[in-house]
Amino acid sequence: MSTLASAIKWIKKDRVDPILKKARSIALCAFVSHIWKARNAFIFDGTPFTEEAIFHKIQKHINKIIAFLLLDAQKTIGQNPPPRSSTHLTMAEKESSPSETSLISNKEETPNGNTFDFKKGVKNRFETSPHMKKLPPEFVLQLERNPLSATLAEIPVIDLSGLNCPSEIRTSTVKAISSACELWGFFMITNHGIKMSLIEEMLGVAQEFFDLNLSEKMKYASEDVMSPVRYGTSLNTSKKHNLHWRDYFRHYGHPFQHSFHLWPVNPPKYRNVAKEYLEEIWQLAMKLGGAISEGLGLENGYIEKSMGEGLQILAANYYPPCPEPDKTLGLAAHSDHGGLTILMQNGVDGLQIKHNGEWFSVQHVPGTFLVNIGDYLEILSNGKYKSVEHRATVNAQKTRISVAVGHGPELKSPIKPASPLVDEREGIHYRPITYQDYIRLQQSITTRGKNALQAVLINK
Ligand SMILES: O=C(O)CCC(=O)C(=O)O
Ligand SMILES: [Fe+2]
Repeated sequence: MSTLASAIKWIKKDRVDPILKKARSIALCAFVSHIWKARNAFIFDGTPFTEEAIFHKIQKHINKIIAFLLLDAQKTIGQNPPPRSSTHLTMAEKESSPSETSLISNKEETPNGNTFDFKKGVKNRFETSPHMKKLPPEFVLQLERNPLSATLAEIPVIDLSGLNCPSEIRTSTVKAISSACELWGFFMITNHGIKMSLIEEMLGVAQEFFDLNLSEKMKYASEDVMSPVRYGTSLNTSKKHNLHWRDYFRHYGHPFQHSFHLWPVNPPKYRNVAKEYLEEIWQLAMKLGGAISEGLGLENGYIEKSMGEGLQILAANYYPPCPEPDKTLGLAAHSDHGGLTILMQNGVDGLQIKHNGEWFSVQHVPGTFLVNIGDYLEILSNGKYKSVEHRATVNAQKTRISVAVGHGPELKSPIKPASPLVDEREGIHYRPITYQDYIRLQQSITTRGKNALQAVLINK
């Protein structure tokens, strides 16, 4: 299929969501006009052009256009949620529906035009062809350089016990957190108070979940980015893009009463372990939020209050061994939409962060957590703290599991810079948007990076 034909098919795909439909239709016009301009530019500088080359040249611009149009369309259409489609069924409805997995097509054309059951996930693919030597072309990404060649990051390591100490030590710990947020948007914490046995149990139940048979996991499959429980693969399979070597399982945590009953009952220990883990991580996030409020000079409890009413999302990521790990990624470069993410992994490295425009790999020390600043805190701090762009690489030998827990405000609450941090002369740097709309905006962009944040950034 030609690139233009796939673009038209992609634009027509979201029939259910008026915001996306409108944004994509306008993007189609922009796309055609960009093709025309890019073609002329190629002719002008004498370089031979192909549709593929043109597409790559303009893909980034198109995603930016979509992001802007989404914001605009939200204003025109209003904030009504999109009509419920079959994929918006709650898990309770799903459990009573024997055909829930057929609601989601398992066979679809990949961006390169091949057809295979990619929605079954990479674990399934790896297990059904264990001798695979070449990476299927659908997973080959256009990467500037071998992602495995990144240098090791010397990220700040912060001893969190300092927050329980007399004022001088507490003050210096707060300062260390504040400067890590400003310089890296990323740090490692030790003495955080969460038992190693609980961390291991959480990793264990995550592994057991991914080991379930496919039909069991597919009960949780959903293409609705707002679904409180969601099993999936790659980046976002409701959008056409080259695939990523990852399966994931996500669900909302705090406040538990909204989603606890939707969590898996298999493996049998899952609910208890995940709940205990999320409760402890929640306490830890509140503690870090307190230190960050203090570091930003905000009134006591500012961030705890906004995130205290808010949403916690657990994402368990599964990256099986990959035949050609230098040609793809487990997870594309992105920043997290929430305020704070607390991440741990099974002892197999793969995380990379972008620092001063360069990719660095992160060596994780077992028993510690990695903490990163997300977009919500960048916006709240009016740009003082930067959310960190990160990605996950894969390897040829070992399965990697990571468990990331994100913390953000309540879905309907507006996210905007905190007034005490807004300089009267400079004003706010980010357009206000509800957290829910921001998540939708971010998930609609397939070449993530920090494009969603760019879309709400006010250029001065
Ligand atoms: O697997 C990792 O190390 C990163 C996971 C991540 O960034 C995410 O789930 O948002
Ligand atoms: Fe992330």
